[in-house]
Amino acid sequence: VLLDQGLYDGIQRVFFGNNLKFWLQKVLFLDALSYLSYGRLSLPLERYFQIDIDDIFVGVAESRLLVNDVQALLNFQTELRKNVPGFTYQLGFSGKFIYSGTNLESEGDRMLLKLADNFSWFPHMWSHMQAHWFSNASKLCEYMDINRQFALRHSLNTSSNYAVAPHHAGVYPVHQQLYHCWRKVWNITSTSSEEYPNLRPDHRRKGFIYRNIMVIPRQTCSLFTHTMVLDMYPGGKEVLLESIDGGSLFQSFLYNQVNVFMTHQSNYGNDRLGLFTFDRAMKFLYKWTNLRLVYEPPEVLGKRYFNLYPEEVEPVWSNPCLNRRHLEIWSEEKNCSSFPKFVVVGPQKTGTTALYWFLNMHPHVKSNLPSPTTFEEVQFFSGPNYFKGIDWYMSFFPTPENNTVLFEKSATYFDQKVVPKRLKTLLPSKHIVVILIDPALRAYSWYQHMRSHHDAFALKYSFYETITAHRGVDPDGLISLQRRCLDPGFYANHLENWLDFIQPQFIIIVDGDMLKTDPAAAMFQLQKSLGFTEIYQYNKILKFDERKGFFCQVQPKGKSKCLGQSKGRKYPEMEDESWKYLTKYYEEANLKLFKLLERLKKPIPEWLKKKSKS
Ligand SMILES: Nc1ncnc2c1ncn2[C@@H]1O[C@H](COP(=O)(O)OS(=O)(=O)O)[C@@H](OP(=O)(O)O)[C@H]1O
Repeated sequence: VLLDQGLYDGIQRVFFGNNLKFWLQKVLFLDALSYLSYGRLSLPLERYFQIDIDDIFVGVAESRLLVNDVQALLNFQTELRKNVPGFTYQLGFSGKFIYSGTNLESEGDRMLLKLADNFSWFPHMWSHMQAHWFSNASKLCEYMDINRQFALRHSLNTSSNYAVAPHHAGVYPVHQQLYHCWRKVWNITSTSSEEYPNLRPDHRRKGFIYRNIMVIPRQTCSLFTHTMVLDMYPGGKEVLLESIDGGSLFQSFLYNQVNVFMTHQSNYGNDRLGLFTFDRAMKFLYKWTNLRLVYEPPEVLGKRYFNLYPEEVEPVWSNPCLNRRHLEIWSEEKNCSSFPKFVVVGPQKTGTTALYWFLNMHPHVKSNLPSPTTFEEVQFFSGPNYFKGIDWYMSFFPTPENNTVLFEKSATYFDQKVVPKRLKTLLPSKHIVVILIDPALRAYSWYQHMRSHHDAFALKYSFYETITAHRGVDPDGLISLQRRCLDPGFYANHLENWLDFIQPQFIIIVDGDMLKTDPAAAMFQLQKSLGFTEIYQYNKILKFDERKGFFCQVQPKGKSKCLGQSKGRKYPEMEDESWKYLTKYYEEANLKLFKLLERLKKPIPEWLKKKSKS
């Protein structure tokens, strides 16, 4: 590695004469970044870390801790504290299996209890059960409580409010019962997992917060329940040594400011691989770097993690059906076929309720169940409901019969920036349906909607006053009404946001005018676009109702059933001045939409064709 001081052309450079595979090159590379950016591209030297020892009291006879092993563990902790003040092992216990090893191992268990105060303890499960086996939260809480009683009996210090679940089950994919019981029984505030968003690649592991429990990513230190003797390390002991001496364990310390390592009881008995590994790792680290190892209790560490990575606080739910490991630790009650096959995303006031209603008339199409607060809309991807998790979302979908296609509609999705990414992550390769009407009419319909909901500003100000109001001059409430009238109508901008995540072939455009004036034709086209093999003929079931002024469902004896009063309202036509203003206002946006749809080879709605001609 050579430093060019830049004496010739004023540009300093660092040359690497080899690839970056050798660990020392990586360290130098980080130094070079820091050096050349005058410290701007560098991390602080502190590395916060935690070592968990899980499965305490678990493990088959002859693999467990003896008295000397417990003493050695404590000695090592004391030794570590010289460099890392306060360092404390986190011991994860399942009380049920205490004294289930050999006589000598039972002595080891007794020793652990005797020295318990020296360690921090966290609950595993009472009998190593996995949370996703329990759909009944009270049963799960009951089991947890048995472990808590055990901790109380033995005065184990569990004040860290930290917990770990066997096999990550229930942590991710989130099983709400686990979080509920953790909160209720133990007041857990943090946990760790290596499953979010996926086990591999390990450098992409992230954290999230669910129900006020911080889930922080866990790193691998190459020790597992079955790695108990160095000479019998899978692949040969060189594999472990390489990980420690500049390999993955070293690099984990190098790149991650926060490291939570998981080890197991069996790594501290036998030939104490756990002690060996970290002793060697730390010596290596201190020899070759200036990194400073720091210990903080789990809750403080969790808070530090999310202060460092605030963008990770909000989870992005992925689909457990697309990851074999996730599927294995997902509740058996859940069913991959209960996710919607397509989603009607809005925008609001374009006829989304009518479309939802028409789709439900199809014998093989079924919507989500209604919500007590937002009626036919689940509004999962766009608002606070998202943080309730996918169990909550899935509770809106029945298990479909064989040939039934499930769908969801929430008109709030279309213009919310966060939705496309979330929707794509949970429902990849699913169609979204967008209805487009003239944005000026949409704006007016929203205004009328707000008037009938007694919005003070919509009642006080005319439509023209609303759309021409000025920020900083007019009241905030009026400006906010104005934005909800006008912003969703920039269709092309919103579509571009969708296109960042959803491929064009999964975006279906419905002409909202056609849906109003010739719904059977619009439904025919939609079914074709969705790839339905059996096309349902809507002209038999939909009939124009003079009284309502819209198409309604044919009922026996010539009657018809229409949407309620709030859809297809009666209100005066838009005044000319507003019409002219909005025509100008949306001129560019409509042109952009026209070009975008043309580029995407999507059918252009008639109203847009007319606009582009005039
Ligand atoms: N068949 C039928 N019956 C009733 N209404 C119909 C129908 N087809 C389309 N529309 C138009 O739907 C408009 C309401 O749109 P949404 O359902 O998307 O509104 S909402 O966002 O869910 O509130 C509604 O807007 P308003 O006319 O302003 O009430 C209607 O124009």
